[in-house]
Amino acid sequence: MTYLEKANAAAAYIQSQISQQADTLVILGSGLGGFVEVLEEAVSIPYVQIPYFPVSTVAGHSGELVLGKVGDKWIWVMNGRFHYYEGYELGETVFPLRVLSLLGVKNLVVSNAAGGLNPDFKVGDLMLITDHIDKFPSNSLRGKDATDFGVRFPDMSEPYDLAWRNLAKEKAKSLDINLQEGTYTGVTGPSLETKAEIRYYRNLGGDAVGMSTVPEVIAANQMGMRVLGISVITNECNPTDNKLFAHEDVVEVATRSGKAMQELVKLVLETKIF
Ligand SMILES: O=P(O)(O)O[C@H]1O[C@H](CO)[C@@H](O)[C@H]1O
Ligand SMILES: Nc1nc2[nH]cnc2c(=O)[nH]1
Repeated sequence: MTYLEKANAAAAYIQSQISQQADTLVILGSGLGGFVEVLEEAVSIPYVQIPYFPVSTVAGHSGELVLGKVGDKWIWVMNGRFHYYEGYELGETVFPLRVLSLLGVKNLVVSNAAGGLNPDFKVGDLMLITDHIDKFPSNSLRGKDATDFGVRFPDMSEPYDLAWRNLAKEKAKSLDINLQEGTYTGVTGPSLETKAEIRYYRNLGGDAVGMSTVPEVIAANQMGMRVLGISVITNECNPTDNKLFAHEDVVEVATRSGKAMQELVKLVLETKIF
């Protein structure tokens, strides 16, 4: 079967279980699964039940597709995402996003847990992603399959929608959230950054660093989706401090600080701007 045939089969299965349509998808990063608590009338399908879906193999990623209401708006939520370091090809990591586009998704909110490169950032801060730097050795559009979903060479001059960013900043103010802004640097991982790499990524212009998001945002832009990206800064990447890193701490901080992200995303999604 071709990639598109598999995507259509997965979409047909999902539709057979959940007939409700929704035009927005929220992808939840490490430790950010708590977002599903803001949903009303939620129904979910474990990824393992969906034909051709990958399965989450990382702690802090539940592995279920959820449909629920935020205010009066139905949305899809991926509670758990897929990473290149798990051994998936980048095209596989964006398979669920493409399946949801076949089900009518036009707007993507992507969240992640990231290390703070910007020295002004504090652990627990939210960072509105204004742009990204792609340090992956491959691309989610590599190969002929991708042209089934859009142009071969998509424009990336505004991968994170300006109107949505401005709305997020406005809503953050109303929630007294000190919303940082910056560039997300996407790297393969799973090893963490050396001090030299921290200096390198910072000199490249990165404000935060993580191991996801970029492949999804590239695929979303190719499909003409509107994208809002939010990072939870779960640890400080300090080029002189040798603070040890543990994924458990990332999940713990993300779970705690994810509450602010939940409130912000809920307010943004309840506001109709397009
Ligand atoms: O980007 P998300 O999925 O939030 O996960 C982040 O947390 C993990 C590292 O602790 C890595 O997977 C990194 O990408
Ligand atoms: N690459 C990378 N990913 C992260 N995800 C959460 N924190 C980090 C970090 O410090 N580096």
